[in-house]
Amino acid sequence: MPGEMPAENTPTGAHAASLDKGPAHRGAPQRLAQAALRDVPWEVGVAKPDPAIVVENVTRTFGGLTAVSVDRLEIQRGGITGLIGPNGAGKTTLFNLLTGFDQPNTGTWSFDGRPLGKLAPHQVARLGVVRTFQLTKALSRLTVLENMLLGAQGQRGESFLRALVPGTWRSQEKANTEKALELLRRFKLDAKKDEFAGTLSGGQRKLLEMARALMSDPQVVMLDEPMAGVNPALTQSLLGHVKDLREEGMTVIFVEHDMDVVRDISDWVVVMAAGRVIAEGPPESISQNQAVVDAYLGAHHDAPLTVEEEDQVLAEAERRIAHEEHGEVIDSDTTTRGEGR
Ligand SMILES: Nc1ncnc2c1ncn2[C@@H]1O[C@H](COP(=O)(O)OP(=O)(O)OP(=O)(O)O)[C@@H](O)[C@H]1O
Repeated sequence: MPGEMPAENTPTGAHAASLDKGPAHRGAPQRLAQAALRDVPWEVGVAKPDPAIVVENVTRTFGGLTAVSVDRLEIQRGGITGLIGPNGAGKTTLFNLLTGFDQPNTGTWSFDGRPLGKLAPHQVARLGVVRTFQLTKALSRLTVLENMLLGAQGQRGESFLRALVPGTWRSQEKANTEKALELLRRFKLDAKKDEFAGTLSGGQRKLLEMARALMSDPQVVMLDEPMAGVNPALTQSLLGHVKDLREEGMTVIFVEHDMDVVRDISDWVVVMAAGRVIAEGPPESISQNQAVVDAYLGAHHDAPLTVEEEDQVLAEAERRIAHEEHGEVIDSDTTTRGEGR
């Protein structure tokens, strides 16, 4: 397969050294996750020692475009997996599929051996797999606390039972509110609980997205660009929160464009391009892979954009807006694109 990594796994000293950073109590799960992956070959579709998620033969097309075509992908339990790739690589579509916000043309995927295909998002969430959502216009008009309560497990599908047992409903609501307030304290958003979410800064929105996802006590958390639009001061705090999720035993998959962030927090990196996984391996393996450099990193990945590149980014943004507007019309009964972006 093009872009496969060399089979021999040669972790570098730089990565090994990063294990020793931070307080001792933070090191253990990171060491565990990285030790578990140490002998895994850098090959696309490679089996993991203890996979939480297994994806097989998943394809999703939009008209003539193949957005996702993943033959096999295993996500190691308890680790932080970074999902990278150029715009339009299929990362968000894969997130949407895995969490029930979109349905594939073919394929299966499972969490802990349980098939998740055909389940609605709230059912997937109840089994322990959630994704974050960017604050949409509608959510911006709710308060921070209301946003949190929307993330609570079992918000949908139980209204009938609750209506029959009002006491249960009230105690559930009280428990959810307490949990929400506790999470808001942890993410330092408690002072903002009654403010409209739309008034939050970029970084605070990202904190809210993460906090909201935790309302359903997930075991697998998928973070869509957790650092996008965040100022440098808050980046470290957000990175700390992501590492804390692993600390608590969660499996984290995150989409991110900033390679420094990817290198800093990933135990394993999966690279997508044109819907396919073209490489996977520990962070230090990625920049050594010619297919990844060609498809994504390029020679000037971290350099400022040229005028031509800026034009391309602008054109891509316009194309996306057109898709979203189109998606709202044709997908009005689902949240496939509207909520996910
Ligand atoms: N609802 C939709 N209708 C039509 N095309 C879509 C839809 N959703 C995604 N696509 C297309 O599928 C491809 C994959 O898109 P996706 O958003 O998953 O990529 P991505 O890797 O997340 O990109 P980015 O990094 O820019 O967010 C793109 O070409 C996109 O335009």
